[in-house]
Amino acid sequence: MTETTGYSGGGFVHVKNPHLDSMEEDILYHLDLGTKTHNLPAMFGDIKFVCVGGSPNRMRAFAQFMQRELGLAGAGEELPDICAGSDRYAMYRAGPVLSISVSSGLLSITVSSLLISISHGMGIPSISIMLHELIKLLHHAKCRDVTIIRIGTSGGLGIEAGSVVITDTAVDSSFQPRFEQVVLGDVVVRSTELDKDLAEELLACSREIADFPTLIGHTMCTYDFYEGQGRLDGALCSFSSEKKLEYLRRAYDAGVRNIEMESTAFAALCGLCGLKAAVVCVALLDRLQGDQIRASHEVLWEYQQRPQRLIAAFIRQRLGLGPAGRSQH
Ligand SMILES: O=P(O)(O)O[C@@H]1C[C@H](O)[C@@H](CO)O1
Ligand SMILES: O=c1cc[nH]c(=O)[nH]1
Repeated sequence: MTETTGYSGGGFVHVKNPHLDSMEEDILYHLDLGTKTHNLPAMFGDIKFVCVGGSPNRMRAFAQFMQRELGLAGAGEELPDICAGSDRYAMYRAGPVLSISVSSGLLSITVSSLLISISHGMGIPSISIMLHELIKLLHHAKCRDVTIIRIGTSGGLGIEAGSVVITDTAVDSSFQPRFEQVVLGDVVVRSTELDKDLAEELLACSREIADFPTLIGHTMCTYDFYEGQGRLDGALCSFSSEKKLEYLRRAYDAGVRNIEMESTAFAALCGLCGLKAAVVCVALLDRLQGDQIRASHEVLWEYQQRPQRLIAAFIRQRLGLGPAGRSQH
């Protein structure tokens, strides 16, 4: 059975589950949030950007970085983890953004949140659980026109370490644009197309940041970091160095420019639920040159900031704030 993407009108998030309507309460267990315990529309209804990435520290740092970049109140202060009651995922909010409008002589002040930053752990099962609950959260909160971006790390293929890859299509380990989910024992095949216009918009923003290369390419998503990505340095390895390079070169020839572990599930789930989605990952090394990640912690930290800087430029542009450093902070 094949399912295709579901962008549709209204800009709302589409959950495709008829059972949800008859549930009295929806407990988002791994986020420690729920429809009876929390006022989700009040907490999240204004969210326009959701950024996800593997590690809680990176996602906290990203939310703090965005507070500074967007000149938001509370920049520099500690941010509370909205999911602190669960130690599975961490969620941070950048905001509040205050907007003032006058309509029919009435002054109205709106306080909105704008952006949330959430960690998803490593691999498809982990991001998949987080996305089910996050997508339901956005649905219950009645969010509209949400853009969701995975900002991550990856192994590059034939590209310089530190390059940033914007994914056009996420492919599986046979280089196919599909995500296979087993449902009641049957394999359901889902499309992994990402939003092409969003990818181009991000690439255009990257021209503002000249100090690292950014490119568009396919991203290969695997179920494992070692054997699954053709590494010779795992606890198990049954193939030769020649076989590994032959596989990686085939991937390169199929258009793959980086390898990570979440993009197919991310693209499939977001696409089916009507979310405009992008994947932006920095390459920590060139896998045609080796397997071990040898860069220092300082270099790796700076690499991890590259997708964040690109997303900051993108959000600033979407908000009409102009390039960093030129707005009134
Ligand atoms: O977003 P991150 O950097 O956590 O994603 C990549 C893919 C795997 O989850 C992990 C492997 O090191 O890094
Ligand atoms: O090689 C790499 C580096 C980061 N993440 C991956 O999945 N693979």
